[in-house]
Amino acid sequence: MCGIVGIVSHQPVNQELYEALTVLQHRGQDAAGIVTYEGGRFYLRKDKGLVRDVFQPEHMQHLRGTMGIGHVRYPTAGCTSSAEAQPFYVNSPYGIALGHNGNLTNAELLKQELFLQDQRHINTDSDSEILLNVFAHELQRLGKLRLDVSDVFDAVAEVHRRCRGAYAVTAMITGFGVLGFRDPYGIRPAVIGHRDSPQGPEYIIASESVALDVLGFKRLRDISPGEAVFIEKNGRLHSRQCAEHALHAPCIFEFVYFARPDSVIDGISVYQSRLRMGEKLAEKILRLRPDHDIDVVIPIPDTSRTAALELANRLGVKYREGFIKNRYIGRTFIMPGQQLRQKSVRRKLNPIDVEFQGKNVLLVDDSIVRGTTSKQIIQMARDAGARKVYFASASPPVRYPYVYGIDMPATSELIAHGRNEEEIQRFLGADWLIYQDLDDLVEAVRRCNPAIERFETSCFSGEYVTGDITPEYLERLSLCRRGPKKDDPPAEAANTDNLDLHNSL
Ligand SMILES: O=P(O)(O)OC[C@H]1O[C@H](OP(=O)(O)OP(=O)(O)O)[C@H](O)[C@@H]1O
Ligand SMILES: NC(=O)CC[C@H](N)C(=O)O
Ligand SMILES: [Mg+2]
Repeated sequence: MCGIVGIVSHQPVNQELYEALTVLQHRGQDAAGIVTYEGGRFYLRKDKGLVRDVFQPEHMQHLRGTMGIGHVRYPTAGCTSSAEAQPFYVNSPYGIALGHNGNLTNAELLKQELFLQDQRHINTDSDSEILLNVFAHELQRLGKLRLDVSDVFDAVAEVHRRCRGAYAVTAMITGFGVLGFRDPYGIRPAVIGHRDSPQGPEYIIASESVALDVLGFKRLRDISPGEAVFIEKNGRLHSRQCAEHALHAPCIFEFVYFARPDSVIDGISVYQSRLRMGEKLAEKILRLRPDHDIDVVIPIPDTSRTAALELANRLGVKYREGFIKNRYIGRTFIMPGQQLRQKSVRRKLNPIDVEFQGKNVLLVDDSIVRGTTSKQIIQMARDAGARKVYFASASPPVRYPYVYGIDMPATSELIAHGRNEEEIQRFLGADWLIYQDLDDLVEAVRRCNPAIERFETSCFSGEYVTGDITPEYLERLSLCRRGPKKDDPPAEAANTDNLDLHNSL
């Protein structure tokens, strides 16, 4: 997952973009970037690393202007090199910068079309560079020296026609304004916020509403599936539905794991949806074992805390913080490379023995994907003296690859693929393993906004909402994501291959 933001203000935006990216950091830890605009020029700083490492005071000073966009990256295509950090830039037409959250499922075909028909060169393996070039080509085709807003919306309509998969986007056109749009299924989130200033209205577009909260913007609404919004640099807001057929099906994994609990996505409080996941899971436990012998409920920090708390309340069992998380280590699931993920779990979580000794503990996590966390944690609980170790997952078994912006492309990596629950329980070494049912998960999330009739649930159900995912595509994806490309290139190479707009400093 990645995080995107765009701001049009009457004051310099560099600091606010930086702050927005720090509260979106949980969506991508591999690279970060900001592009601002002033006086006919873009100013760019992007590199591998966390937001706090990428932007030093001297970079911030050079990010001039009152409008800009930013991005934090978790790669799902290409590699982790700084050349694929975002925003991407093209000089023609007009000068456009773009940040993308999601994953295009017809990237190979588009790349060929761009080369053979549109005569555009793509210099990286990133699907986001492809998306930017499709948009740029569609604007260029209009052949206009001066754009108006309807031209921008026409180009987005063509993007919808050509691109498949998931995309939430912020883009900026030199001298003109900031654009935001979502794919016709609204798989990835994007919200728009507003703020008054003495010089007139100011706007923000961001992946999650938490970015609005910290910067003092009021949430106007989510961008609708297929819709585009454009904010001119003087603060005028325009919007248009650009997709012929839009069907809202937001990704349910945002609510399970990705988003921050204090965000509201598509009218649904992530926090409340997680409380309900805990409630539903407790009901299932009570149904299956009314006379259970659980002494204590312990969350696997951080994400499962909210669900575990409500689960314990419903069971009437004590909730205890049995694992302490090292706050200086990031999220392990979105780290690149299984070896790194494996090592990080033990370094990140340390048990408090007294909460385990002689007790039947129920460990709760939001999800079990590769099993990296759960297998080690169960052993840690035993080593800490637990009598029995039960394990509950607030979401169902992850059995199918994900193609819309989460890096789990190979079925062979998924612990639940080809295993039934008993086999998974044995593999993980738990005394009892309880998974949430998919209907209960959907119900838990949907209750806050019943107008949403469908969710993107492919990793649990195998049903891909875009309808274009074939077994051959999945096979190719798994092969190319499993190769050595996935891991970092040598450090020297990583800094020499950036042919993009030159960093301003
Ligand atoms: O089965 P796995 O492959 O281990 O993946 C699932 C785990 O990874 C995530 O935690 P992560 O450490 O990324 O983030 P968190 O601190 O937000 O929980 C998630 O919350 C699960 O704990
Ligand atoms: N997780 C994402 O949203 C990734 C965006 C894009 N596909 C990339 O790899 O950079
Ligand atoms: Mg976790």
